[in-house]
Amino acid sequence: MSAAAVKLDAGAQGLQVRQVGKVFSDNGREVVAVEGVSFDVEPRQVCVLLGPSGCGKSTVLRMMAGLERPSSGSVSLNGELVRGPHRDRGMVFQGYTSFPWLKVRQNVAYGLRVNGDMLAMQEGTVDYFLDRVGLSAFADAYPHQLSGGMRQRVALARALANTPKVLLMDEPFGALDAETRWQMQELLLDVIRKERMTVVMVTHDVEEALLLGDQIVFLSRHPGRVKTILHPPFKADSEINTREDMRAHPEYAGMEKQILGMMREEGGH
Ligand SMILES: Nc1ncnc2c1ncn2[C@@H]1O[C@H](COP(=O)(O)OP(=O)(O)OP(=O)(O)O)[C@@H](O)[C@H]1O
Repeated sequence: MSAAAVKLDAGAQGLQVRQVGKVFSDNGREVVAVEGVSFDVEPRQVCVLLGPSGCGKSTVLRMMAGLERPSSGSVSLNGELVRGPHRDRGMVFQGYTSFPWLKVRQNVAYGLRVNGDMLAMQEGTVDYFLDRVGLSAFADAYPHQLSGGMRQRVALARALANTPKVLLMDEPFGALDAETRWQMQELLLDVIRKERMTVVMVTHDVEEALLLGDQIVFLSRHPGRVKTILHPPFKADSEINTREDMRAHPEYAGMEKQILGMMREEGGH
């Protein structure tokens, strides 16, 4: 195993979300986006935030990232209060966030340069993660020469190269077509299993949640509260590597039905 892989695994930490609430002020009107949300993310676990549109998934993730302050309650990383953004919590967003004037390799190295890592370590780390996301052959390409899925792989490699203690992803595949989205989900499944990272991910795609999550926190809406917490068995099952494998599993149909039923109750589907 390479040094980079050891670092992600050993550095993985858990998050504690305690009675978190968020009230936004919208033109003088108070909007209670989320209320009394509590859950734990264990180290090396993938936690998916799922629920209907507008239920507060992104708001909860942004508070975990330190990009929003909770109005009540707290978010902690290994028991230490989250007070703002930090490289311990790497973030991947929906849009293609590469720098168009930098080559793929330089895009992946960008965070390392900002954080002042040494050149030698930079190169090994960048190559390692380019390989992980299958982009070694495109290291010297520019983002505009890549497909949408490949650009999102650059964003993933960049977040990983910073060896975060937790990887936070907000609808990372939301802008991709269905086929590329599935390829990316299977690639991410492979990467998170090998690297054994802690991941929190927002999605409204039920199959994505079931394939990738060790834990699914389902939020109800207006305001967002934890409706239920599920523990799908698929990510931990090394026999399951594709969507077809998951669909053939005896527990899949029942779990999907349960979640779609909750989506319907919440008026999301
Ligand atoms: N900066 C803001 N100012 C005012 N209201 C906000 C702000 N950010 C979010 N909200 C409101 O908070 C609620 C939750 O929004 P949020 O984006 O977290 O939901 P979501 O579940 O991620 O939605 P989607 O799945 O559609 O992306 C919504 O009612 C939204 O309008």
